Amino acid sequence: MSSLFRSIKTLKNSSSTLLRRGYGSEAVPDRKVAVLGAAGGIGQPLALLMKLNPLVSSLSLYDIANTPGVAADVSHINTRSEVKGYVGEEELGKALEGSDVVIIPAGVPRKPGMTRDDLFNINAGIVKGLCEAIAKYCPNALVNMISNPVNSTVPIAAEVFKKAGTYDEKRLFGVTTLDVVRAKTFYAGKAKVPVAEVNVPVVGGHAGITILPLFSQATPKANLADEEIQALTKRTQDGGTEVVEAKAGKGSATLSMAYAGAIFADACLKGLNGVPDVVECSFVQSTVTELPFFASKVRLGKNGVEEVLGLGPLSDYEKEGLEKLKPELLASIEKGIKFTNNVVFIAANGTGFST
Ligand SMILES: NC(=O)C1=CN([C@@H]2O[C@H](COP(=O)(O)OP(=O)(O)OC[C@H]3O[C@@H](n4cnc5c(N)ncnc54)[C@H](O)[C@@H]3O)[C@@H](O)[C@H]2O)C=CC1
Ligand SMILES: O=C([O-])CC(=O)C(=O)O
Repeated sequence: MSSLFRSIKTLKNSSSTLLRRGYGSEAVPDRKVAVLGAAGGIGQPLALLMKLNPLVSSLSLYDIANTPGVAADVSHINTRSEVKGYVGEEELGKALEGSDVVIIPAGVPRKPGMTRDDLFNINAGIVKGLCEAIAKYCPNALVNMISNPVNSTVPIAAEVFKKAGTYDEKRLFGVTTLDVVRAKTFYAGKAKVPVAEVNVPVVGGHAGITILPLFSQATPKANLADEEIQALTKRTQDGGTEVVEAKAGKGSATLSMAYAGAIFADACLKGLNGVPDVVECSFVQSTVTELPFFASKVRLGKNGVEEVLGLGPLSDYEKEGLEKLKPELLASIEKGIKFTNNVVFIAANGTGFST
């Protein structure tokens, strides 16, 4: 209970810090945030955390089922935003209209033994449909893609927006914040440094070896042995699988993901509001490597991505990891692009044809 009171106190303190910085309720602009998949394992705690965010004035909760209950529940919390729930495709337009930030945790999660790519067949179609609606109803929103496989769903979104004529690479983000959250936690534990002070960039993508934490750049500095760095890297890469196995068939990370999603959405809102020097890692359109999309540090501003930051100096181990991840990441990106541009219909007799 006392930790709950501490959290509420922290929230109140952060609100008063905002006031001191001139982002108090009078100065804070109205911002609408929509969560698509809001009744799910991630969606519900994410809705709660966004309701606690003083930068949000309107919180729109959309799902194909169960959103009225989630919205009624969250709406009783005495914080700034007005909450509305929308259910079913016919209400998607209203849910999206006027949104500044759209967060997408819609789709199926993994079960033990599955890779994130095994989710492609179901989630690709879900994400495509939702992005078509975003292009129609809120083409200027910043899109925070959580649905897996992120390495493919972000390229799918980009292609949908290109087809609709609304694509702006500055406004599309794959949410890789959970990889950073994990890298920070695991590093702090091993290096015996206060976790709140830790910074670790995580680059590449969001699946297995495509997740590349740069522990050589971690701060505060610690003298960890090569084997310790390798073990930390592997644990960060397998963090999602660790949770999937522990949940034993009941889904994947939801609570830590909601926390990570809330941190990233908050950074997007701060950027939109003109707060300087907001930097987070994200999977975005990129020229940092030869791959068209890549996760790295990104400076956020009034239009979304203000600057994609370079990788900085890498250790030999990280350089090797970077080269190893490229073929897998490229294949996942191309799979997403092909899906959007060449939809394959499977007939009842199992034969396929494409458009
Ligand atoms: N980027 C990341 O770091 C992470 C991504 N994920 C991914 O997030 C996704 C969601 O995970 P969970 O919340 O655990 O799953 P869940 O199954 O608990 O919730 C998904 C929700 O999406 C809804 N949904 C399905 N189709 C929809 C549509 N067309 N429009 C709107 N909503 C729709 C479902 O009704 C459900 O409420 C999964 O794909 C999972 O792999 C999970 C953890 C971390
Ligand atoms: O592992 C999964 O399937 C969910 C996920 O992306 C994560 O927890 O990083």
